[in-house]
Amino acid sequence: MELGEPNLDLVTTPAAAPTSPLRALSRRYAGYRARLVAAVVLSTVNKVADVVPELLIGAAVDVVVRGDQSFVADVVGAESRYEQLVWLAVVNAVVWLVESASEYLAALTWRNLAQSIEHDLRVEAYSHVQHLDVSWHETRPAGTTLATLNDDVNQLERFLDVGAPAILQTVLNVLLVGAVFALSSVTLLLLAFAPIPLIVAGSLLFQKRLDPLYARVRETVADLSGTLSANLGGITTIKAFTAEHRERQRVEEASLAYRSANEAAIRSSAAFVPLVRVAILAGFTCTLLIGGFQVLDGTLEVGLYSVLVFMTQRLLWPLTAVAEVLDLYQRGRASAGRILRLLDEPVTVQPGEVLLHEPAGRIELRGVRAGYADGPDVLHGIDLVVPAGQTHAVVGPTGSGKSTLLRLVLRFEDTRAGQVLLDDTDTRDLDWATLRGALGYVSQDVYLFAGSVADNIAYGRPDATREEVEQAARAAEAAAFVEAMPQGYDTPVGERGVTLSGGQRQRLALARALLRDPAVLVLDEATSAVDNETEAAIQRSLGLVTAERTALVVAHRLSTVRHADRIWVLDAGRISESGTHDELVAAGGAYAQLWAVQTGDLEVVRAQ
Ligand SMILES: Nc1ncnc2c1ncn2[C@@H]1O[C@H](COP(=O)(O)OP(=O)(O)OP(=O)(O)O)[C@@H](O)[C@H]1O
Repeated sequence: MELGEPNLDLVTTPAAAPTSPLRALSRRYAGYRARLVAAVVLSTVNKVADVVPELLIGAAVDVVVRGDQSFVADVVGAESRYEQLVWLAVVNAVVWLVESASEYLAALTWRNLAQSIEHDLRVEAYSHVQHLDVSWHETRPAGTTLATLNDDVNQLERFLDVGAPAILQTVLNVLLVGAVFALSSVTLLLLAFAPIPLIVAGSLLFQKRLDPLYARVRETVADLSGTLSANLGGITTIKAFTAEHRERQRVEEASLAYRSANEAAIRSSAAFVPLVRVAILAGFTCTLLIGGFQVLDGTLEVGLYSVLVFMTQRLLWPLTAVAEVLDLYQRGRASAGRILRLLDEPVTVQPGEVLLHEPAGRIELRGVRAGYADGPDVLHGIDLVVPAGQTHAVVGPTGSGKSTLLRLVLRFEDTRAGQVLLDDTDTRDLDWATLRGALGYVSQDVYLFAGSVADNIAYGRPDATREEVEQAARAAEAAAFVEAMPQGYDTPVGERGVTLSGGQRQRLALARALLRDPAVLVLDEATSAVDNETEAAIQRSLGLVTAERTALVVAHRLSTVRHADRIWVLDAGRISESGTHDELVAAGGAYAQLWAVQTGDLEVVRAQ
């Protein structure tokens, strides 16, 4: 049982049932069939070479006991016992060489096959996940997707690397040893094979018994890692409320639950091998006794008898691993199912094919209705036009639908009704490069990748020169604080990099958006991230950077957008009013009230 392993069986849906996921996967990766066949052939050669030395033991006994009547004498025509034994030694050396070489090559082929499929699968699954809708990502915990991309892909690799060869070896073993027995003595064949159905049935039964115990282990480990990651994420809250002791207890409880679930599983699984041992001993004793009697009665050759006694062990011992192999198989199957389901997740927001050459940047929303999943409408019939080159702002109380409106323009989401147009073309008809290339987006929570400041600014245009990066930083009012950093533009930021304030991050994001020189700047201003200095900086840079492009700005601080060409006021998903700042203040509506609140003009607030 691996730590952090999710409960795979619980998530197996009936949808995956009709075809085996492993078969579906092998169809998907048909290109690897030749390598799979090579691996199977090598394993088969290896197994045959593995069985031969035991036959040689029998042949050696036969040589010693029967001399010129022996099997070897028949085959090579040598009468002297010494000569026959030398022959056997030579054959033995060749077989050992073949066995070692085939073992090495088989391991190499299985492992490389497993690694290649693991790599392809991970990259393919990640690539698909990247294309899935934004709303898909928002409604599914990132941890679950990560578990599929990581644990499930690894699990499948383990199955290919360890499980599949083990299954093959067990089957080959039974067949080869069975053939030797069948050719020697049918009675002994039946006796030696008698424990096999028992062992297999016992393994299946054990598996069934162990399943809920392992499920419990997986549940408790999921609880434990959930608690740990939540606590690490909320460490400042834990400290602020001196909840360390309480949280330690919670972790201790989760850890104890994991320990006792594991103990229950171990108690049962540890009993398995001794039980199989009893079955093996029964089979072995039968071959030993009855075979010995047959030799004494003269119905079985001594050489063959010694081979069969050895072979009974070889036949039965690998079966102790049946439960383990079955477990690997089941896990591999469940993981394959999860990966395939991820790969089958539909991408509903698909790009169009229209390419626009240098779009002017006119944005229009025409009768737009929108909402999330099965929820009610969040926007109810929005009509809004931003002529090319103008700066428009969207304001309104929290939850009124401002961010949703921007998401529609960016096509993170599609409308339920109505259209979003860029330069008179429905955005659904546009190619991603045209649409997203025309839009420079600065989101509320800026994500900085691990890398230097310059790398982060150049994220959308990795070919940009240092001069262009610096120019974008100047336009976004980021140059001053970047230059003050220890290594300037080469200072590492993002994960494990220097920590930046919310306002600084926003300005880097603005520089990043500007470097692409988009026709439209889409800015989702973050309330928390904007301090006074940033506000002033954004105001200055907005004036500068929006001079020659369209800008659509969601603003929480009205002062940021008071110079906008038009301000749209959203209220519960509807546009309640629109106009310039002065017009709206003069109109004395919702905007005027918001303005009064933000500027502290209490007389106006009280009057309303
Ligand atoms: N991903 C989502 N899934 C479901 N509902 C959502 C999602 N995002 C927003 N909503 C809902 O849509 C409504 C509008 O949210 P939106 O974020 O557009 O408002 P907003 O005006 O930008 O708010 P704020 O000023 O607080 O950022 C809210 O009721 C919100 O709960």
